[in-house]
This record gives sequence, structure tokens and C-alpha cells, in this order.
Amino acid sequence: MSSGSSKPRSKAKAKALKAGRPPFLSTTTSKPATAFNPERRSLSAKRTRSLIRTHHVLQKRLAQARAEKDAEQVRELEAQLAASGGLETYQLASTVGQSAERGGDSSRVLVDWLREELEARKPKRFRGHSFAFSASSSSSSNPSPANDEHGSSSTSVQVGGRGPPSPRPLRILEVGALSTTNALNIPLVTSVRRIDLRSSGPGIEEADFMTLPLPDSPDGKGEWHGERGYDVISLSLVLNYVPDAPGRGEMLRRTTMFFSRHHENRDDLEDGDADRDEDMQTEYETPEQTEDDGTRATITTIKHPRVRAHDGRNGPRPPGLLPCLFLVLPAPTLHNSRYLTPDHLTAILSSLGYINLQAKTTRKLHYSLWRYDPRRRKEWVGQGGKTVFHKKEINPGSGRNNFCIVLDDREKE
Ligand SMILES: C[S@@+](CC[C@H](N)C(=O)[O-])C[C@H]1O[C@@H](n2cnc3c(N)ncnc32)[C@H](O)[C@@H]1O
Repeated sequence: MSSGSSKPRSKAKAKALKAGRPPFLSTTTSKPATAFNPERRSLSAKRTRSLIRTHHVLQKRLAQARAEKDAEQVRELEAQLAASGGLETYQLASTVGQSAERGGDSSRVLVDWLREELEARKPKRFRGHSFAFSASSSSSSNPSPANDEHGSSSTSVQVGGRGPPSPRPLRILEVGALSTTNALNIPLVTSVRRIDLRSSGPGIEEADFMTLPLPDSPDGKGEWHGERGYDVISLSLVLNYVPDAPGRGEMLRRTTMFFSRHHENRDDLEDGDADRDEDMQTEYETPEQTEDDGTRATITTIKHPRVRAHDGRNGPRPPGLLPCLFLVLPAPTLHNSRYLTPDHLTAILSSLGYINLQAKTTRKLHYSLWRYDPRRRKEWVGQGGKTVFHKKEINPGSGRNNFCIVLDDREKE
């Protein structure tokens, strides 16, 4: 199923971008933004949305002023951002927006979609037990790997004494992390690196994804815990933080450079992966035409992996879930924008080598999961698919927003 076929559950009403946050139950009056106390759970839903929206608007204006080299305007907007509490207040408002009573954090959806990979990495004696969603690697009662200075779990696993070793923990890069205790922490099973432009605590590295050393950087700076690359990249409500459309495209393109090479040539799987993959068959949906921009290339979307015997005689081994990108956006950015639709997003991501595995839209958010395979990009280009996406109105109508992703074609330059 294409991500385009997921529709919001509520009746189709025009939604503003500010609606992209879970609701908050308390309506108690809050302190002023600059004096916001993170311990207080009293920030109203309205105030939370207003803080987040003001921050986005100021960031966008600031990006414009910088692009126009308008020094005076830049100074003024920076002062306004500081006065409204800056990134710190925005992050606090986002954390409140994530809290359980407002709908929980999005990493639970990712954990649900990765269940098969996570299960395969569980020490055999724990298989079949459910994942402890809220466990942090340091507070869980499960056996926990050593934690480094950032609170991330270690990558080495020594479990039991018999049988083949469990596959190494899933390496996850969480970009735009506000918490170290979300559902991604599964002792012995995941190894999570968390980064943010502003670290809100130990366990979150202060780093800009756009300048983070690439895994293959020759000086070795791109290694993390002695390895290069990640199995999963999470971009949850981060793309919409980027103030300009080309910047969003660049962020998506950059994700493709951070995946572990471990998954290349998956058709010749290593022993540790074999018991998990040999039973997996993936079902492909009939290719469909993109409607919004007339491109002739097809969008091939993988539906739920099915368990079916694969004996090696019926062609190459089918692909699994990894490596993959988890993307969360406010629902209106896809369902009520003049410049972006779910099919258009699928076309953009297909041109980068992504295949849609999962998608769902709730009242507030659109979640999707994409497997990266460079062969997909070649296939897309071979079919005449677009690789350049300009700002173009594809979904006209009053009351729509202007959220847009622009992608140039770096590889042809
Ligand atoms: C709305 S918060 C999202 C937090 C959390 N992931 C969630 O789903 O609620 C967006 C965060 O992304 C961070 N961010 C934006 N661009 C980033 C970049 N280039 N590198 C690292 N973090 C970034 C911001 O600093 C901010 O803390």
C-alpha cells in the first residue's frame, strides 16, 4: 500500500500545520514561556501549540532573512527567538507534546514496525516476551549492556553459551532526540545514538545531523562504537523543523549516506541473519502511476512482510526491513499542503532509493517507514522517474498550507 492510501481517520477537514501535535488533557494556565518549568505538567495544549508554532514561524523568517543577507532583520529575529525562549523552550514544549497523556511518543510506532527485527535480536530465552516500551537501558530489570557516557547501550552481546550468537544489536540513529528513555531502548537488542541541535540532557549528543561526520569519513570520525553506519534512522518531527524546502530535501538525501554497509548484497546473507530471513517473503503491490505530477515512473510499495518459506530456489532472497528510515511529520504537511501529497513524498523518496514499507496517519501525525536500497534509485531512474522536485503547486485549494520539500539532482551536477 502506498503511503498515499493512508487517510486521516477523522473527517476530512482542512487542517493547519499547528495541528501536528497530540492533544494535552490539562488546561491549567502556564507560566510565561521563558520561565517554563519542565517539571510542571500544566502547559496547556493551546500554549504548547502556540510556542511550537511561533518558534517555527520565527525560524522560517530567520532562514529567509539569512538567505537575503538582511543583517538587521537577522538580528531582530534572533532577538525575538531568544525572547520567546529559543530552542530550549521549543524542546520543552515538544517534550510536553510527547508525554503519554498527549498521545505518547512516536518511537512506539517504530518499535512496533521493527518488531520482527527486534525479536530476532532478542536473546533466545527472551523471545516471545513483549517489549518493555518505556524501559530505559539503565533502569530496566532486564540484563542490560554496559552504558557509555551518553547512556547508549553497548554493541557487544554475549548471551548464553550455546548455539549461534544473536545478531548484533540494531544500531539506531535518532535525530532530534528529546529523551533517552523512549521505546527505542531495548537492552541487548538496540543500540541507540541520540543527537540534537541542542542537547537537553546526558545521553543526547549536541550535533547537527547536516554536519555530522559521514560514516565513511576517512579520519574515522564517522564511526560510533567502533562501527560505521546505522540500521535505522529516525527523523521524528525533525523535517518540519527545517525552515526551508531545499533544506528538507537535503536532509532526506543525507539520510541515505548514514546506513550501515552491512545490508548491502543482502542476497548473500551472513549466517547470523539466516534463521531470521529464510522464512521471510515480501509481497509487492501492483505498481501504480504517480498522479500528482505526471511522472511516468512507477511507485512500488512493499506491504506487510509475510512469513513464507524461502528455499533459495525461487530467485534471490527477498529483502527485509533494513536499513530503514522512520519518518514522522505533522499530518497536515502531507494531507493539506499545496506542494506535498503522500504520493509526491513517495516519488521524492523513491528517487533517493527508498521503498515504502509502512504508513499510517493519525489525527495529528503521519508516520512512515522506508527501506533504503540504492538499487531502487537505479530502477527509478531507469523507469524515467523524476530526480528533481521543484516547488510546484500540486494540490490547490484555499485553506491549505505551504509545506514543501524541494530536491535538486546533486548526482547530475
Ligand atoms: C519537535 S522536536 C522533535 C522531537 C522528537 N523527535 C519528537 O518526535 O517529538 C524537533 C527536534 O529536532 C531537532 N533538530 C532539527 N534539525 C536538526 C538537525 N539538523 N540535527 C539535529 N537535530 C535537529 C531540534 O533541535 C528539535 O529538538
